Amino acid sequence: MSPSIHPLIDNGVTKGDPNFPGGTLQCRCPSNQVVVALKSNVAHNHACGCSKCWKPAGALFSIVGVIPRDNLSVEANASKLKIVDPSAVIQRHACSDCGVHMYGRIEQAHPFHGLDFVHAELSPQKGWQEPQFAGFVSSIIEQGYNPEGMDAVRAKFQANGLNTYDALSPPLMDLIATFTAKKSGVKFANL
Ligand SMILES: N[C@@H](CCC(=O)N[C@@H](CS)C(=O)NCC(=O)O)C(=O)O
Ligand SMILES: [Zn+2]
Ligand SMILES: [Zn+2]
Repeated sequence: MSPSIHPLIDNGVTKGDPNFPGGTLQCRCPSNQVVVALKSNVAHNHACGCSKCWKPAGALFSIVGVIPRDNLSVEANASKLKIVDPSAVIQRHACSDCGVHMYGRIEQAHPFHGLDFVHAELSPQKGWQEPQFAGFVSSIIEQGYNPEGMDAVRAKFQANGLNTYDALSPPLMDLIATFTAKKSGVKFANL
């Protein structure tokens, strides 16, 4: 049997609408939901296998994308939000009743500062950017996934057109390294 990665991967990836204008995210509480409004589509949407990103019950991976923080606002029940791990780089704001992560924000100097991390599957609207790649794939082993099953996990992503990485995709790793180089005053050599 093929491993259950995430419903948005297992059932075949549906392409998003490139002109999608954004929408709302809702937590999973039966009433008094936390509501977050997003004024644009997400970017760099991807599957993340790390232990910190929120995933729906039974899923091995989270699906997470980014949006400029100015495009995100909490519209209802903000008082229910709590930061999961205040010492983490990404401050994940979760509903204290249902546990869903509504957004993650970086407050320190960081290559992704200014971008919030969100889970578009919490939205009733359709058309969000589809997952583009899988990151932190090997991290699922740390959460108890049998290492012998890793070939099947990577094969399933590949079969759905998603490349797999054990950190982030090459363009995002280059962005992080560029930030680090500039911060330390490195001068790039001419090609
Ligand atoms: N192997 C670790 C990887 C954790 C990790 O580095 N996660 C990445 C992807 S979300 C990250 O940028 N974390 C920063 C943070 O969680 O604040 C785990 O699974 O916990
Ligand atoms: Zn909730
Ligand atoms: Zn993650």
